[in-house]
Amino acid sequence: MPKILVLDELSPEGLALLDAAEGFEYEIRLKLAGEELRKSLAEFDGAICRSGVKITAESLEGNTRLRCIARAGVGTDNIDKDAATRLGIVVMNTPTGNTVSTAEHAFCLMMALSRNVASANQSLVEGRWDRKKYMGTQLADKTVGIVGLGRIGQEFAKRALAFEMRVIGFDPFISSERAAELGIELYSSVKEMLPLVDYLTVHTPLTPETKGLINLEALEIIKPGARLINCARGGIYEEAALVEGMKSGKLGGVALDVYAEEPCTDSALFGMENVVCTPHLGASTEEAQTQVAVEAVQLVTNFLKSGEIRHAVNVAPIDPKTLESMRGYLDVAYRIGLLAGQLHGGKLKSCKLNYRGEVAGKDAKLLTASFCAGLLEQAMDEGGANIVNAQMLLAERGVTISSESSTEMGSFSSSITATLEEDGRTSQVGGTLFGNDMPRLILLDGQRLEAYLDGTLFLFAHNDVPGIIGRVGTIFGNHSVNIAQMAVGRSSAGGNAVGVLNLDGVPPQAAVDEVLQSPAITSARVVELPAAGELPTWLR
Ligand SMILES: NC(=O)C1=CN([C@@H]2O[C@H](COP(=O)(O)OP(=O)(O)OC[C@H]3O[C@@H](n4cnc5c(N)ncnc54)[C@H](O)[C@@H]3O)[C@@H](O)[C@H]2O)C=CC1
Ligand SMILES: O=C(O)C(=O)COP(=O)(O)O
Repeated sequence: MPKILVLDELSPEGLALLDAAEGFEYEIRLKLAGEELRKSLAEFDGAICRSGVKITAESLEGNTRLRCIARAGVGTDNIDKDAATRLGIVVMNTPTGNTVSTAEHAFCLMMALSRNVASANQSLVEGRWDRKKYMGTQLADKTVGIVGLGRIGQEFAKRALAFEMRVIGFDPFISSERAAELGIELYSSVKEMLPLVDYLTVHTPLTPETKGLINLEALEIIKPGARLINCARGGIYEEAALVEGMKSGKLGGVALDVYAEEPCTDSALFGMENVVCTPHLGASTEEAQTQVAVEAVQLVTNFLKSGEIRHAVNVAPIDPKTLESMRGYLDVAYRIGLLAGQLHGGKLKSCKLNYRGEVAGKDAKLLTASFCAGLLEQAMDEGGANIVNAQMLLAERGVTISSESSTEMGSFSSSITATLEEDGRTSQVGGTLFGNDMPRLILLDGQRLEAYLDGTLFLFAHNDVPGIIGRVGTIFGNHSVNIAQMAVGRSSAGGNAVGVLNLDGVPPQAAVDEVLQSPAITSARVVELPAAGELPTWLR
């Protein structure tokens, strides 16, 4: 029974859904880190987290069981996605569940800054009735700059416009037409906006581009008295620059919900006048938490049940219908990959896939990923390669993979051909699907044939001379290896030929050596494929 690990606090609705999920077990283990986290992750098939736990490369090291991680929230920066991808673990998030709550929190912080709510409250509870000191400013007619006009940025903009603010923004991935529709004046850089902003709010992930967006240099050009809000990720504003800006009076206020290191209970900003800080509460509303928890549970259970992939941040989505309609072809691609991997091992330089006929109308990326998973299977440890990690691993090994599709049919209604290049030598392997679930080998070393693409295959190249098949058959008979099926392909009568035997068992090396003693046989190989109908975990 698949097991799911809950690593951070989830809403009761999410846990109730886990309780009700049939065919799953789950456990809640909070505040895990280090070796304890690594060991725990290795005991489960799926994991659900928020921003609390840090799923580092070390915590995933050696993990051969975990198949997916769902983040009940947006930011997946607490998960080492490269490490997860390398291990074939799907990482998913719930992108919309906390959008409004986070936009509201950022807006709430902006309002708190405009009326000195935090400092005035502190002063009053300390016994002072100071009305003059906490004179505020109106939001109406002020300019707010929004960096990052995605889901949260746009919700923030709507609210700011309702408060009659001028909204300016920067996002390299939004068109000026879309920004205009939203009532936002789009700028081409943050730098251009800085002299204009009374308020600045960021709604981007932390990336090399956004890290340190506000630093000492930015403070030189920012409008004096500007108030800054960060409800996105710690580190987008340099804390030291914020402290400096508040001390010098260049900044009128700072509001933070997120910090470079979390939890953060000590900062030079804490306690400063006109600074308001919350402990990462943007998504902490009942509504948001219910939605993200329910969605995260669904993501994990659906993936483990049917292979459905939604909202993945490290692999293309796969819906159950697509998977169902492509399963047979994905199996062919995977088996062709397995065969190519065993024939070429680590010497492969490049591989070009050709999808022809009906299969050309299917998702080529997914087919290629399936082929790559097969190609790498032998090179990986147990459970190593799958559609999530295979292309990344091949790229790391310097193998170039490309594909082309043509809906024109050849001799078969569909075919998948891999042209493999190894040190200047190219060879071809091709397959097709009979019915819904009968993969067949139709091309080997450039020769047409038709053989089962399952179980133990004995492949041999030979000169097309009489007696070869009889001789090979006799040798296997002498070694008590039963031949289930036999196929041959040749370029022309008397020319180069290939033979494929489907065997009922793995032949002993002595039988292979004996076959190779025949002068007309130039090479011979045993290849092992899964039995007919046996699918890898990610295809079931
Ligand atoms: N404080 C909290 O509790 C929460 C924080 N967040 C954080 O808020 C951030 C935004 O979330 P969403 O709006 O849902 O994401 P989103 O993906 O919808 O929007 C992000 C936007 O940032 C833009 N962007 C990326 N690089 C940029 C750059 N260098 N300059 C300007 N724009 C850039 C993207 O084009 C995109 O439009 C995320 O980092 C997320 O982790 C999200 C939810 C809760
Ligand atoms: O969704 C996000 O990106 C958040 O930052 C929310 O974090 P949380 O789930 O409240 O720990």
